[in-house]
Amino acid sequence: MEIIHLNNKQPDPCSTETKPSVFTAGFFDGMHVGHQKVINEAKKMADKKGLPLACITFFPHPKEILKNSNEQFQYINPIAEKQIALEKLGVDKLYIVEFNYEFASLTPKQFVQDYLLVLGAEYVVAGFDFTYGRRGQGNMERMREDADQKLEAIKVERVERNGEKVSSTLLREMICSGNIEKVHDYLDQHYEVEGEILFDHFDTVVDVKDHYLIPCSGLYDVSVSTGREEWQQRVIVDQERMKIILSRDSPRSIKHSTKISIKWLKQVSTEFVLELAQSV
Ligand SMILES: Cc1cc2nc3c(=O)[nH]c(=O)nc-3n(C[C@H](O)[C@H](O)[C@H](O)COP(=O)(O)O)c2cc1C
Ligand SMILES: Nc1ncnc2c1ncn2[C@@H]1O[C@H](COP(=O)(O)OP(=O)(O)OP(=O)(O)O)[C@@H](O)[C@H]1O
Repeated sequence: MEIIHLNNKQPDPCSTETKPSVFTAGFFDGMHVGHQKVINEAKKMADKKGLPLACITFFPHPKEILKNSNEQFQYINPIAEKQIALEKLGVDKLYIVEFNYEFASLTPKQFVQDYLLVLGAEYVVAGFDFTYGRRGQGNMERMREDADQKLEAIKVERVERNGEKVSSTLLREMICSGNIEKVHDYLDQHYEVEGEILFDHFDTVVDVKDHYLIPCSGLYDVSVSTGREEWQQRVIVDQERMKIILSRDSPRSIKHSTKISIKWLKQVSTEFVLELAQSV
């Protein structure tokens, strides 16, 4: 998959690089079953029309730029994870637009004309609630008109679980509240984070990479993988000290700096006693 960063410059209408394509659009944090449906539908359309599949996404998240509080925006996954997931789902070309005030102030029509059409979009497949342009005023109903009928806008119906829309916002709430068992149904896989082992006094601690979300403090059953070995064990999450502590009886292959991934299986308790960390 080719990755193109569009930072502070609009795509060049004279570029010979752009090909007629099927596009999909959105932020796609967490790549939940709603996102997967959108990209699968876009891929089907691309195959049917014999066109490449492109995706236009943004970074940072619009809410991080346009927020009016100092509270830090929490991502479910870093952008590298999103890239891997998009490639697996069949995206050929990924445009990452830097989301800043200037970009946010484009009118819906400017975005469609100066980005989507210039980049070669002939079909745009996005979710029923995809919005674009200043104050998020553009939507799938008006996209064809914004394009002067030069593209087709295909809306993907709402994907639900338990009667509610599957969304990144809902997933963030579930992960943060430790409701980790339920997450599988929304991601179609366990929530997974990557990190590195650090030996800190008596504790075996996981230093989780930036832009992952960590569940609330408590005891959890997880599956740990080094890539070569995978095993299940119990961990303590101590949000106050920003630590995930593994028991000492983890396999010997774990050394300081070993890179691991953790799949969150279930919350065992919201209570834990730090002194018991070694005996978890
Ligand atoms: C050109 C452009 C301008 C935007 N301007 C705003 C804005 O002024 N206010 C806002 O809340 N969101 C704005 N957005 C964000 C969109 O409403 C939406 O969140 C974003 O396109 C991601 O879509 P998704 O949330 O459906 O994934 C803008 C998006 C685009 C593409
Ligand atoms: N449940 C869903 N069903 C169908 N399409 C969806 C669903 N959730 C998101 N989409 C679509 O996926 C793309 C990316 O959406 P976005 O990143 O805003 O997801 P979200 O889960 O709604 O996020 P947030 O909760 O942060 O608003 C958009 O085209 C959006 O319309």
